[in-house]
Amino acid sequence: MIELPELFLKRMKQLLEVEFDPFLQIYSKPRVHGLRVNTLKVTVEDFLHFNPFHLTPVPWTNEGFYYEETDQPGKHVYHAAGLYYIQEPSAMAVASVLSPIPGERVLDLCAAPGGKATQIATYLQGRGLLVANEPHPVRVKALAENLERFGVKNALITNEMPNQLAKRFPSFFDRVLVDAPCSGEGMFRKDPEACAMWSMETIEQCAIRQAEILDAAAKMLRVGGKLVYSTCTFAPEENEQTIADFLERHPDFRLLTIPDLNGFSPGHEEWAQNNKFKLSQTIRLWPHKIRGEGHFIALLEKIDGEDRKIKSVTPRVPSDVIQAYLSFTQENLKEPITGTYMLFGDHLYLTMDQLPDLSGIKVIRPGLHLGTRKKNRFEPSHSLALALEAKHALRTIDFSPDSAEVFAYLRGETIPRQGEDGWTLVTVDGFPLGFGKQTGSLLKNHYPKGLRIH
Ligand SMILES: C[S@@+](CC[C@H](N)C(=O)[O-])C[C@H]1O[C@@H](n2cnc3c(N)ncnc32)[C@H](O)[C@@H]1O
Repeated sequence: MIELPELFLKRMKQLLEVEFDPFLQIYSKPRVHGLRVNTLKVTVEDFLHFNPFHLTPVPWTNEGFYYEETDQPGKHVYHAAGLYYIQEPSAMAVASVLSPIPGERVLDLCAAPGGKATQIATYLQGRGLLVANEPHPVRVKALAENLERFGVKNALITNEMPNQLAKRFPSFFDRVLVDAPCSGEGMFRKDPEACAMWSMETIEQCAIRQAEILDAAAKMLRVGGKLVYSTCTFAPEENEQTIADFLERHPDFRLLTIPDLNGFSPGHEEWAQNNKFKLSQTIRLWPHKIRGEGHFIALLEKIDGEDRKIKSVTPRVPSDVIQAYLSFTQENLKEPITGTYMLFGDHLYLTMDQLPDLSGIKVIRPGLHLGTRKKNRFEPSHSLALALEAKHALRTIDFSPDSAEVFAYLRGETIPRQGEDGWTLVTVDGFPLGFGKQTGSLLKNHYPKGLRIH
């Protein structure tokens, strides 16, 4: 059993009373593991047909499944092809509660490494806009990598503090998710570091930061829009109290009841001081009651405020760059991906129509990275490969998941083979893994260096 902080145990005993013993017992049991199917690439039904793992459904998320530890889906080549995201099962409930619909504008304000952002993207099905923000400069890279692996075409990835974003996106979003940085008490079985870092000071500092993030989030939501707040901690100061204090500061918001998606427990009104709100409408997922590590979720609606129309900006891209991309598509694709383009340096992106002026905002990716303008040619990006379907490419080479060639490709090796010269989409069981470029009897490897396996 992991060694838990004494004060943490004392607090949990006071809070949980008769439930403390069953709660404590979870720490002598192994944690549960989950994966979520990427429905941008495959239906759940098809995936269940061909996947090699031992899966059982997560009750609150249709695309979510428990797997057995020995399955190791993170090491399978289907992971590199973006067919699923490895995610702690109770964390899957958050985007299920947010439940965005195709065409909406959604903000994920604390998004790295992208568990919930990739889930939101699957619900949007390529329509509307996802702004995935992460202020941490290293963590935002993992976020970009995961959205790329998932083949997401409609995400703007930013690296900003929430109050900076709020200046550009007032009353802009239909839905906002604040999956807040927290003391991580629900992570103790998964991440012993979270346990070692635990202290009352952390809880207090987190609560202050959560209030700041929520205040910025509130500004960015349109009237009638929905805000979801979540944490993976048990501390009431970061959960019920955070929401009670937020509602006190924001009479323009009200709590909504979260439908009982199987195994959810109500939040505790008595755990917030000076509370006059119906906090039992919030939910808790307890690790001793469900198969998951634990979460808190609140669903709020903005009921009053100013409606602001933001002028969208249409980016200008030199016609020779677009021409270079279109020539590439004619030579290599059956169905090009086209739309509104944006150029960042020599990088061409497919962006979204509804974006405001982003000058001054740290943008990591303004949309789908299509590729790079080079002298007299266009080099497609890895993101484009993963956003394509095999049927879109003129030339493909398909490997089976356990073939020697697929691992040679993932190691970055050149593959000897005959084929027509040109950009070739490398697939596993028909799902894109990346590009190769056929020249003579060799397929030159374009799998990104940073992703290669050793
Ligand atoms: C619980 S994690 C998010 C997990 C993510 N939503 C997912 O599902 O993969 C919280 C994130 O908030 C980020 N963060 C820290 N301070 C922040 C702030 N002031 N505003 C927004 N995000 C912040 C952290 O770096 C961290 O990546």
